[in-house]
Amino acid sequence: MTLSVTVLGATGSIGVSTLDVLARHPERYRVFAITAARNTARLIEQILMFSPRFAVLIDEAGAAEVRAGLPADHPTQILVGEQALVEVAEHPDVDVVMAAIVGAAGLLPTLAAARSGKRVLLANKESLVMAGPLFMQSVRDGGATLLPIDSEHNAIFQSLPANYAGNFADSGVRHLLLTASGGPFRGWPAEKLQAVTPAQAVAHPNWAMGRKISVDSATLMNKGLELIEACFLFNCVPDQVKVVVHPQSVIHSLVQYRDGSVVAELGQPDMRTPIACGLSWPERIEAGVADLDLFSVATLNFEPADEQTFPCLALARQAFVAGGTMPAVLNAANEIAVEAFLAEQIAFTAISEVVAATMQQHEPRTADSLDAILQADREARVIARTLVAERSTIKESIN
Ligand SMILES: NC(=O)C1=CN([C@@H]2O[C@H](COP(=O)(O)OP(=O)(O)OC[C@H]3O[C@@H](n4cnc5c(N)ncnc54)[C@H](OP(=O)(O)O)[C@@H]3O)[C@@H](O)[C@H]2O)C=CC1
Ligand SMILES: CC(=O)[C@@H](O)[C@H](O)COP(=O)(O)O
Ligand SMILES: [Mn+2]
Repeated sequence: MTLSVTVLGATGSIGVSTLDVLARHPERYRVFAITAARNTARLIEQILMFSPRFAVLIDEAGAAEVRAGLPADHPTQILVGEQALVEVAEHPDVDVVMAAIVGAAGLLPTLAAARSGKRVLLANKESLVMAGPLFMQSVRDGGATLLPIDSEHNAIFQSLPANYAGNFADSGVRHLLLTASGGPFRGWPAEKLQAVTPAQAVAHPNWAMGRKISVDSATLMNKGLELIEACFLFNCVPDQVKVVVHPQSVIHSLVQYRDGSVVAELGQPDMRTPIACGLSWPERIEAGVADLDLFSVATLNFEPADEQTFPCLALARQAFVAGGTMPAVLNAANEIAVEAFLAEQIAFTAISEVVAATMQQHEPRTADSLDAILQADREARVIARTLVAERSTIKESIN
């Protein structure tokens, strides 16, 4: 049977890798819909290559560019807007949804895919951080199959027993070992971080990724978001997730069992592996990834995370413990701060300051509805923007 796949965020790093894997298996998968925000040139190429039934843009200007770039009789229908993203995620003809929009913008369509019982390939960790309990309940209510694509969580998924039912004790699991590369500034002293540039921050040592997640890796917020992601996915608490800095990113994460066994997944730092795993699980398909050569890897190193120099990891832990709307606030403040850093409005070190100060101004509320979560997200963005303005390194010109 050919499975029908929607790729949310098709023009991004994960989206492109997903289409690469899908193109290797035309007999198994057909592309139903692809979506983009700004990269109309890449979307046009993808439409011409895959002829999906739908392509979705976030605004009319983008849609007009794409229509103009296609032959007049091209069969792909171009749709626009947030509701269209939801429609292609929950469409009855869709079997699989790759959730690879970056940030909070991914929440609604990813939730729609969960509620409508799809095989949900979750790369968009921010949606789970924002709405963890609601999202996991939607997966259960909708009868969806949730497969983690984030490399660490995919590794943990592969290292847990196949019948893992959300209880460490029943499966003999002692704790999870979540690996972190340490990012481009691993080992740097705090004073040196003040002046780092966006170009330095997005230069991840091992993985080629989008700009936002690359900055998150550099601040260790990525590991913080992943800690929360692991707690929701595997039904555990932060004390049961130990972060281990492993600069080579060859071990993608591990599970420590009570009998002393440690089960891990290793591989090349290439997202086509977890993507192929999610697409075909429990089968295994070709992903275009070279075999791991342990002789050329030769050495694997491990060290603790430097949570003093990189406070975002501890902030994420605090957000999970505070619960309710606090993880959504952490995420929203981080998105605003990272955007401001990438626009060279604030220093790298101001990212954690903005997140911490936004969290301090928020009294967590219950996050039992989408409205409550979206309201907290909006409030946090307002606070974070004010904090960004206070820290702005862009000086008014003096005449
Ligand atoms: N890259 C990686 O290796 C990994 C990524 N992830 C997660 O996967 C997700 C995607 O990451 P990545 O592929 O690196 O990100 P990219 O920035 O490369 O791609 C993001 C995608 O989302 C689209 N997009 C951006 N803003 C909006 C919006 N407001 N509405 C709709 N679509 C939008 C972009 O469109 P356009 O390009 O057209 O503007 C693009 O297709 C993130 O949540 C990230 O944390 C997790 C693990 C690894
Ligand atoms: C590929 C992937 O899953 C990223 O989230 C990666 O883990 C980032 O690396 P670090 O956050 O460990 O630097
Ligand atoms: Mn990851």
